[in-house]
Amino acid sequence: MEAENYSEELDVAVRVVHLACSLCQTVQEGLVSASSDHVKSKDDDSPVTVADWSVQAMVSWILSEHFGSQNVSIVAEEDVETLSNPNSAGLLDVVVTTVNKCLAEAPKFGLKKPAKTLGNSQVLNAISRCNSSGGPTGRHWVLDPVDGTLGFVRGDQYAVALALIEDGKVVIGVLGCPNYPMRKEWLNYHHEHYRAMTESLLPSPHSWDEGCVMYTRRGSGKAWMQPLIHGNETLEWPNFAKSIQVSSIDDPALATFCEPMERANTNHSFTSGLAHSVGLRKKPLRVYSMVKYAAIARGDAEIFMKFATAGYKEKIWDHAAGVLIVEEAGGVVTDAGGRPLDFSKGMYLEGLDRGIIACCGVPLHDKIVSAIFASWDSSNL
Ligand SMILES: Nc1ncnc2c1ncn2[C@@H]1O[C@H](COP(=O)(O)OS(=O)(=O)O)[C@@H](OP(=O)(O)O)[C@H]1O
Ligand SMILES: [Mg+2]
Repeated sequence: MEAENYSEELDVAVRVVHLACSLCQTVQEGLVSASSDHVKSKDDDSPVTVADWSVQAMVSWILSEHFGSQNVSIVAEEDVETLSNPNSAGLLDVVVTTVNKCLAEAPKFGLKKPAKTLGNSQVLNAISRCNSSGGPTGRHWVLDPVDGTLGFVRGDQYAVALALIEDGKVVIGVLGCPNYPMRKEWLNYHHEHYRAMTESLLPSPHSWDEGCVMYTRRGSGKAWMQPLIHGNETLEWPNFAKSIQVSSIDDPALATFCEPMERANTNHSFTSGLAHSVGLRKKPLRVYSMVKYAAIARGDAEIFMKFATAGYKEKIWDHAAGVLIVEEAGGVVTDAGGRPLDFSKGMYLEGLDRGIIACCGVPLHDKIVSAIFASWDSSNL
C-alpha cells in the first residue's frame, strides 16, 4: 500500500532535519552575537551563511552513508564554487568545523556519525554531490538547507526543507521550523506584539521557545509535527509526534492569509486587492520562509499566496516539502490557474501559471482562483 512505502526514507529524513535544525540554531546564535565572517554575498546579493553550506554537506553525507552515494541524487540550493575558491579558505574552515561538530551529535538523533572527522575535501565533495537537477524519472532528494535566509540572518523565521521526489511526484516532505513553536498561540502573539517589540533588536533565539519538525508521506492522508530536542535529550521515535490538520474555516471574513515578507518576492499590492475582493478582512501575516506552508498545514492560517514578478522561476526546493505537508494535512495547493504544481521538470516549477495559492480547503481556494481570474487583466503584474 502506498502509505506504507518510504518508511525508512521518512525516518532518516526526519532525523536528519532535526539534526540540521540543531546546527542552524547554533549558527543563528553565533550570528546574533555578530560575526560578519558568517555572511557572504551570493551573485543575487542574498545572504548566504555557514549554515547553508554546513547543512547541505551534513545532509548529503548522512543520506549517502545511509542509502549509498550511488543511490542518492540530491537537488539543492548551494553550489560548491564560492566555497572551493581559495579566497574562501577561512569560510571553508568554519564550515568544516561546523559540520564535524554537528555530525558528532548524530547518534543523539539516531543517526550514524563518521568514524573520523571529515576533512575539507570530504566536506566539499558532500556539497558538490548535491548537483542533481531532478527530472521526471527516478528518485531525487530536494533540499533547501536554510530557506528564508533573510529571516535566518535577522534572527527571525526560517526553515530546513527536505523532500523526496519519485518519478516527478513529491512522496516525502519534511520541514524543520526551528523558531516556530508547537503552540498555536504563537502566531497572534508574534503578529501583534513581537515584531513591534523587537523591531530594532535582534531577538535571542532562546526567546522563541522550542521549534518543530513537520513531516508527511504521500497518500497517508496525515501529517505530523514533533518538537525539537534540546540539550542531552535523544530523539526517541515517535518523539511526541502530534497529528496536524488544516483549519476548517471557509468564511473569508474569518480567514488569515499569509505571504512573503519581502516585496521583492511577491506582489503585495496585487494580493491586497485580491484579499479585498474576496472579503478577507484580516491584516496579511507576513512570515519568512516555508513556515508559511507550516502555518497552513497546522491550521494557524488559512491561505498562502505568492506572486513573484514576471520572469522569476520558482525553484522546487522552495515548495516541495511544504506543498506535500499542506496537501496531506487536508489542504489544496495549485498555481493561480488552479493546476497542481509540477515537480517533474527539473529544478524549476516549469509552467507555473503566475503564482502559488495554498488553502486550507476547496471553498476558499475556489474563491481565490476565481478572484484572480476576474482581476488579472486589470492588474499590472
Ligand atoms: N525575485 C524573487 N521572487 C520570488 N521569489 C524569490 C525571488 N528571489 C528569490 N526568491 C526565492 O524565494 C524564497 C523566499 O521566499 P519567501 O516566501 O520565504 O519570501 S520572504 O523571505 O518571506 O520574503 C527564497 O528562498 P531562500 O533563498 O531560501 O530565502 C528564494 O529562493
Ligand atoms: Mg529557499
